[in-house]
This record gives sequence, C-alpha cells and structure tokens, in this order.
Amino acid sequence: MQALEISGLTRTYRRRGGEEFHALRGLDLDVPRGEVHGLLGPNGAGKTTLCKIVSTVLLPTAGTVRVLGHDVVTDTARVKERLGIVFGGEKGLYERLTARQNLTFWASLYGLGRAARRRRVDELLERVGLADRADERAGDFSRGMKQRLHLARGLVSDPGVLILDEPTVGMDPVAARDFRALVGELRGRGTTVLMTTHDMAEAAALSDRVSLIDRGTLVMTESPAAVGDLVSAYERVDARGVPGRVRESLAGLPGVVSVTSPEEGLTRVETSSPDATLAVQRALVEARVRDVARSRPDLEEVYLHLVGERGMAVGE
Ligand SMILES: Nc1ncnc2c1ncn2[C@@H]1O[C@H](COP(=O)(O)OP(=O)(O)OP(=O)(O)O)[C@@H](O)[C@H]1O
Repeated sequence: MQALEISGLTRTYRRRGGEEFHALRGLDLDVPRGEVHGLLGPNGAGKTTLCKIVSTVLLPTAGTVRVLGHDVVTDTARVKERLGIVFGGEKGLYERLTARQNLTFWASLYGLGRAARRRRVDELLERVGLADRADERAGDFSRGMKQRLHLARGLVSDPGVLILDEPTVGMDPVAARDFRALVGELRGRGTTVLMTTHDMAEAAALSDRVSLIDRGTLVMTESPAAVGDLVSAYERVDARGVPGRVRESLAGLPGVVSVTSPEEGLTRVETSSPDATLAVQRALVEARVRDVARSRPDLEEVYLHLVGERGMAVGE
C-alpha cells in the first residue's frame, strides 16, 4: 500500500461571475511510505489546493485520494488521525497562549491523558527547538519561531503522513537548516512527507523524489538529481549599462534563451548551456561592459523554461 494514492484528481473552483476554473486537472501521483516528496511549481500551480484535498480540508471535484489506504472523502476521520498538516503563514496559533499551552491544547484534542500529554508536549518543544521559549506567548514569537510551533502542532498526533505547505517561509537560514534536519529525522522514523516549496535547493536536499506541477497537472516526477541536472543547464548573466546594439547581438547567440530587462538599466540574459553563458560573458567583456554577474535562475524561472519547452502555455 502506498502512503498517498492520488488518481485523476480534479478540483474546479467557480470564480466570481460563475466562470469555472480548474485548479487541478486529472492529477495522478503515488507516494510510497517513508518517502519525502517535494512538490514544486510556480504560483497558482495548484500545490496548496492539492495539500488541502489530501488533508481533507477541501473536497475534490473528481478523482480519488487515499491516505494510507483511507479515502479522503468517505473515510475522513481515519485520514485525519493519520495525517499532520503544517501550512505556511501565521494563522492557526492561539497568540495569547504560550507555546506550551498551544501544544497542550492540541494534544488534548487527540485524547492523550495528562501525563502522556505533558511528555509529548515537552518532547515536541525540545524537538522543534522551542524548549527554552516554551512559556512565552506565541503572539510574541518571530515568524520562524511560529513556524516551528506550527510544525510541533502538526506532529502532535505522531502522524504517519505529514503535509508541509511552504514550511520554511519566513525562517532565517539557521532556522531553515534546523528545520530541514528535523524533516530528515522524521524520514528516519518512517514518516511520509509531502512538502511544497519554491526553494529548489531545499527540495533537492530533503526529497527522495520531487514532482513539478503546473496549471493543475503533473509535469514530471523525478529524483532531485535528475531535476538538478535540468536546472543546472540554465544560467543567467545580469549586466548593467549594456548598449542597445550589444543587447541585440546577445539575443542572436546560440544557446541564449532570452534577453530581458527586469528593471531599468539591467539586462538579463538567460542561457541553456555553460558554453552559451561563456559566449555571453565574452561578448560583454569585448563590449567593455564591466558590471557583469553570473547566477543561477531560481526554480520559478527554470520551471517556466521546462514547462515552456514542453509546449504548454505558461502563466495564468
Ligand atoms: N477558493 C478559490 N476560488 C477560486 N479560485 C481559487 C481558490 N483557491 C485557489 N484558487 C485558484 O486555484 C489556482 C491554484 O491555487 P493554489 O493556491 O493551489 O496554488 P499554489 O500552487 O499553492 O500557489 P502558490 O505557490 O502561489 O501558493 C490559482 O489560480 C488560484 O487562484
């Protein structure tokens, strides 16, 4: 049995004016037990909609989702017992209660006895690195600390499947690193994790497999190494003070995907091979352009290339 079996999943929203919008279109995905699965995709791809349906917060329009064999529509109670959810953002905490009081409250919802509850709460506070701040009000926490408390909340029931939607948003690099270690630890304990992120490095570091979704359908499911290979083919060169005629000649070089101007005075050249990047840099040096920086595009940009290459329309 798979931890998650998603088949033909479709979700249609009715927008103002009555027009139908398909946020998910016949999506199929299986996630085996114990896998950390990264879900990547541009804004509006349908990631949150998928997470909400898997966690029984939202009903599918068509198709089925099973969590550890239990159908999210007909067996909601069983699914809820086995699933933990951590959504990004700051909602859902009782701001006037302390971290410990928040967790104790949630633990009591799961029917743990007093002693077991205290043990569980202490263990969770320790695990997410909030033991020292346990008796401070959640409302006074930073975003990253709130997010850790959210994670502890998601773990209260010791779930077999954990859904993390943008879990490291707002965390500083140290907190994000600790958080990733925590996900690694969960994986070691056999927890299945479905995690959305915009951060390719994060997905690559944590996931056994990653899925790219766009406009409600699965574009691909691969190992992070395979996606990394695709991503590493793309590079970009940012330069300032590039004369118009040089810009035009850059656009004509082989392997140059696009030449754009994201802000005034800045020329951004995207390439699809290291050779092309080198040729662009050479042309800029020859044109005596000094302010040149080379970098990797973020996932979103690479993603748009990948989706674009597959012949689908991009954007909504
Ligand atoms: N309640 C709603 N009514 C109408 N449309 C909605 C509703 N919720 C989401 N959508 C639309 O469905 C699409 C998918 O949204 P979703 O939040 O699942 O995307 P996402 O991949 O999580 O995006 P992001 O990375 O920005 O969080 C979007 O176009 C969004 O506008």
